[in-house]
Amino acid sequence: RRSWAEPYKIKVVEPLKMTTRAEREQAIAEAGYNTFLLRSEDVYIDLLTDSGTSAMSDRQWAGMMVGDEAYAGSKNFYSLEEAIQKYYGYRYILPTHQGRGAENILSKILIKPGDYIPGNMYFTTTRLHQELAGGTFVDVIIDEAHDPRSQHPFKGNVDLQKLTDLIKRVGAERIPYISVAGTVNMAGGQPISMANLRAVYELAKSHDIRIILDATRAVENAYFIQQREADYHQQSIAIILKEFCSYTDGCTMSGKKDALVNIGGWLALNDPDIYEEARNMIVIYEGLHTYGGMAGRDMEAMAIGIEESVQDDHIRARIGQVEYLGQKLLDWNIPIVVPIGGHAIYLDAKAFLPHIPQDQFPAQLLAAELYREAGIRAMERGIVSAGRNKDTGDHYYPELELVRLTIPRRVYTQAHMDLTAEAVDEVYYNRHRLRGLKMVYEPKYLRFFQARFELL
Ligand SMILES: CC1=C(O)/C(=C\N=C(/C)C(=O)O)C(COP(=O)(O)O)=CN1
Repeated sequence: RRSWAEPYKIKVVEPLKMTTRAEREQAIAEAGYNTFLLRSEDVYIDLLTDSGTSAMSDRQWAGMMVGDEAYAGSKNFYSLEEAIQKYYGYRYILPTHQGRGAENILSKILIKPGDYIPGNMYFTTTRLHQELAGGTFVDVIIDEAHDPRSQHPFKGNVDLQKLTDLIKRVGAERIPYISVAGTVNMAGGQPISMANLRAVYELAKSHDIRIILDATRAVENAYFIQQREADYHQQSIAIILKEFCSYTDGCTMSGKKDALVNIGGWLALNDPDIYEEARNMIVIYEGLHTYGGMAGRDMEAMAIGIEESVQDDHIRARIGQVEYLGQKLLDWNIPIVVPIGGHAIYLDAKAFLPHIPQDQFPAQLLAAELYREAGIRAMERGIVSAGRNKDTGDHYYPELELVRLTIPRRVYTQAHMDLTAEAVDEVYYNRHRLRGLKMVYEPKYLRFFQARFELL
């Protein structure tokens, strides 16, 4: 089988500073063993996040030059609106500065105190905005999603029985919408199948409940549907994406992922009344309804990025690179979440460091160690990210204690992936020497972004 290669060539590069182990040991200690607090210039391979870290194409950069920076009615808004309507299929489009902007407005409009929002596993900012609006997130994802070794091809699926039980328990009128993500970030970038989403849609409609999609990585989800769902093997990514969105009433979107831009997002809706209210909220929190916290040039770059993101060759190469890294680690028996996800490889820190108890933050330690070893920046996706239960005040203790190696789009080469695999293997070989951390500073919200730790 011929090996694959990217459907693009490199035109611009960013030279990277190479660091020594001594420099990295000092940097990670100063950063309180929190990779979020490292300086980017001290990072060699930045796998912290795929959010806002993609490389734009020459056409997107060209689009930046035709930014219409009019305060109202920018022509770039209309090209963005057209791209979203064409590829995602929603009627009303509201630009926001990024995903959180859309989550904030949607939660404020749809959620009343005491409401319940069922969803396929939590996401940090999504759940926080739901809670800040007085809602309670209820996880209705299938059990397999919480098992890093389960090979279920669609771990993002909703457990229809869990959803039905919640509707019976609290009543449909206490459920403002079902929050469906595709793919599911915290489960390991795992997709929901078209069949399951269609079933959720039919169940929701039978109770007159809305579904709102978190479309942040819906193009990656479409790829897994094409690869793993028999009915879709011959369908293009663009066709699959549009059908996928048709089973939802709207979406929040972080354009910083699939849509290949460094900033941007949107709230899309089909209901004119909700749109009316959201359009009014946009001017309070994001700016005018025709720019939503973005410059005109950003909207143009995102409109072009949407078009590029749904090309079959692009998404095949993008996910192919993640699969390349994941398969190397699997071949070396290093514990990672399977099946390999769409945007990242997730190291299973519980299996990697069984001698470190969860309340000594094994994933946090493993991410810090990977940086120390090779200047690779990863992200903790375990007990620190899970935060505290708003009722009990105790940590959430998630089944999944993971370190996310998140692959930016069109940025790194296969050589960077090879080096990453070798560095992980090195840390794995010496894992028994590692010990836990204690948290010495804990912020009130989304603590993982700014918490500080010390070695025990
Ligand atoms: C599934 C999902 C996300 O992954 C997400 C942000 N994710 C980040 C920053 C990440 O590193 O995964 C957000 C928030 O988007 P924002 O980072 O505000 O543009 C919403 N949904």
